[in-house]
Amino acid sequence: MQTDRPFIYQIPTKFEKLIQVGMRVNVPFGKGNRLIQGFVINLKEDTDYSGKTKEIVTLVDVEPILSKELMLLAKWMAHENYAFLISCLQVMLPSAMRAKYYKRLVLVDNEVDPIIKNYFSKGNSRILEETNTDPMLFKKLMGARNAGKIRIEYVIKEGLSEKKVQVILNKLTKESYHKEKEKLRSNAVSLNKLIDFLVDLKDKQLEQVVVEKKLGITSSVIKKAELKKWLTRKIIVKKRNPYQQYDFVETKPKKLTAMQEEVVDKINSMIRDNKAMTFLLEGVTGSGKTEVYLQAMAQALKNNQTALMLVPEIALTPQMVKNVVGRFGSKVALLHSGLSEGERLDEWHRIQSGDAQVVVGARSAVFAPLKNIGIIVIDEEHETSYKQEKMPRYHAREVAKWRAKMNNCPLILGSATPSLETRARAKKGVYEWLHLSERINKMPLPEVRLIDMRVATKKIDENVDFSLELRKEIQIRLKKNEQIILMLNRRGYSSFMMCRDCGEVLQCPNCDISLTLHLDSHSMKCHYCGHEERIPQKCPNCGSKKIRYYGTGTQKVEQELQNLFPEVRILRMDVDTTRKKGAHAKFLKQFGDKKADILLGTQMIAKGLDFPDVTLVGVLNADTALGLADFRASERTFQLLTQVSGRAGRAQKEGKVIIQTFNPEHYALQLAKKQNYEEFFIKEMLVRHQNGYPPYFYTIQVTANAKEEGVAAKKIYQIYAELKAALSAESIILGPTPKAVLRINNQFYYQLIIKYKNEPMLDRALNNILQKSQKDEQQGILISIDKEPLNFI
Ligand SMILES: Nc1ncnc2c1ncn2[C@@H]1O[C@H](COP(=O)(O)OP(=O)(O)OP(=O)(O)O)[C@@H](O)[C@H]1O
Ligand SMILES: [Zn+2]
Repeated sequence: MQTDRPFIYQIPTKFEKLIQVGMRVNVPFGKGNRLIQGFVINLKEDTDYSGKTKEIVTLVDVEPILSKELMLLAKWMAHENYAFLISCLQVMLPSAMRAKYYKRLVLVDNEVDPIIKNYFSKGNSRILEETNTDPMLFKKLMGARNAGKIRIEYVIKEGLSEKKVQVILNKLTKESYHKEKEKLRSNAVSLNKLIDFLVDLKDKQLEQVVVEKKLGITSSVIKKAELKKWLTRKIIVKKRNPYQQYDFVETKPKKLTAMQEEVVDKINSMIRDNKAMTFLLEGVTGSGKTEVYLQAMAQALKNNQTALMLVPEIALTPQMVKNVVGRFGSKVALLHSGLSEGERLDEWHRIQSGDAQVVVGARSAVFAPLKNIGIIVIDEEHETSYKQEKMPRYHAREVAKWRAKMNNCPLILGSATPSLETRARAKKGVYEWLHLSERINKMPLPEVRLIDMRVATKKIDENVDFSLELRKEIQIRLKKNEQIILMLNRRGYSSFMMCRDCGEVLQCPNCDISLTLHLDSHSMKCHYCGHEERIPQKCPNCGSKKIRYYGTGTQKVEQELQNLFPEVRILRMDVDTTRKKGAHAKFLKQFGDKKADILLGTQMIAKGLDFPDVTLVGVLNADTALGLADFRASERTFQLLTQVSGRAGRAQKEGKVIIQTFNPEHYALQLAKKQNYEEFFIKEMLVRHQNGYPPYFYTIQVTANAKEEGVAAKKIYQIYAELKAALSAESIILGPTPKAVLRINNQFYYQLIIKYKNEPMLDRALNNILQKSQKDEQQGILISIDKEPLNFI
């Protein structure tokens, strides 16, 4: 359970001079005084707290792990996002640094079952997890615990350090070896094993974990051997290289176009003057935004400051990483989820120590421990991945704004298709609006054609997803040895299975969602909870064999392509083919090296890619997002289509885009065809105004979920009543309603949405709900409060 309030502890004299705000400490907590880790958030000479206070046990850090700036930021975030302070503090640290808790069993009474006694044979404590493999023993232990003969304690263990320890053989003479061996013969088998192994090893060095695994011994055996001075252990910080998957070429600054120069000048003067200011850099696809970022970042470095750049997902933007590292070399640190825990920790330390002055990373990199930031860049600012979907539900853009203000530096929000919220603020003059209206080298934007699939499907086989037009265009590019990008926003083979006799659709047992056919893995999968089952041979309801699959996914399109163009070389990029670390970069390099003709993928191929030989972009079904009951459906569709269209015709050769759709009249499609953001903005703002949606209103979503539907529903109605009473009449509460997918992973979800313009009572009402949610959680009800949610369904 999360506890969200500060606790007061005494500082032992020995720590008085050392302790500082921002350090982590281990403290006893609760009735059992189990050890937990906490953050020092304030130091006081005395307190008016009258109860008994406990003492801090250890300081985890020798200096503050979180700077004053980040400590302040955490407080602001907690308040701003209705989040627990502790969750804000924790989200700022790399996961390897978060304390891991182990349950340890301690024998407190010797009068126990002989099996249990044997289990504790030496020493009186064992880590609990080890016993999970033996259910009988486990049951006995739990029985003994309930009888008060065994106590459970929590031990804190920081991750990773063990891995870095290497076992090194100490000079071990033949005689001493034989002597030791003689002594050992009778009892310690594992020590015996180890000594044999060490002698054979000569002076090779090996990692402790490797040795342990190989010999099947525990670390205590190694520690014993160390005590006997047979071996020495040395901590070696292994050099990890997070850039492995990229191959870099040093890049020199480009000579800016007049348009770029004007923009860079404006930004750089803010950097030089140390002014906090938010810029919206709106530049059409291929207008050279990256070069603007790089030259502004260079200015910050010249100013002896640091630079922070956020990208939606690093794995998807290897070209951006290549550009930044190519320009700034070893000054760059990368922070993102594609790195192992250890790599991320290394990078974090490089930033903390000042070794790295440029950070490129995904959402959580916004907390990078950079000092004296001179510029912050958010590329593709409209991307939804900048919002975290679990506590603390922060938006990286808002956090970046806060840090820019704190550091007195400019923030650049870059996009070809800014979010409506951002664009509206730029229009009002809250942000300074910078515009790159032309592509580099004056390349025209590609011509976009909409194909009406209601007509086109009549001319082709029922089971083919390519219109004749798209086929023809592909053929032309293949002949000319040019490249093609095809997008279909659905992975798997077919999206659902239906019985033609009884209409049964195969559903996930845990979620209210149909299962998707995956031919790669020969299974039916749930895209929500990961459930997987065998492909049925007959209908599970009526036994009929007339099973059919509907809806097309990337796997099926790949097959169709191969049938239509037997010689074609296809790279398929979706979640299923890119699970391995570095897979994205590998695929994109292959495509860049022209080892494939067609890059086929889900929306992960829509943004940022810059390949000069791509002259055709095809979208197989533009309607997947339009059907969703979310007021942002049009915005998402427009953004996605404009972004993916922008991949075509970026250098010398003109590009063409074919978009297949069942809704060719829809304004999102019509305006994507024109690639006219401005017109889309005006139209969409009108729609939002008419319907009372953001950015004309602020929104907050409150969700309750529980194992039983009734429990979740009751809770949300209770919250509704509370809010109704607390908020002013001007604020509107929509709902409560069940979520569009009511059940996910056997949890039922209910929600309500608050729409407001100015609501003085809001903070108090929501903080009340947040505080009470700690009790709800104990009863298995999870409450979430999401400010400006990006996902309404
Ligand atoms: N001043 C310049 N001179 C020559 N080439 C340039 C210049 N600036 C940028 N380029 C090149 O133009 C191409 C497009 O630039 P970039 O990828 O930065 O576009 P972008 O605005 O980020 O587009 P998108 O929004 O589609 O990602 C790149 O190949 C880049 O190297
Ligand atoms: Zn499921």
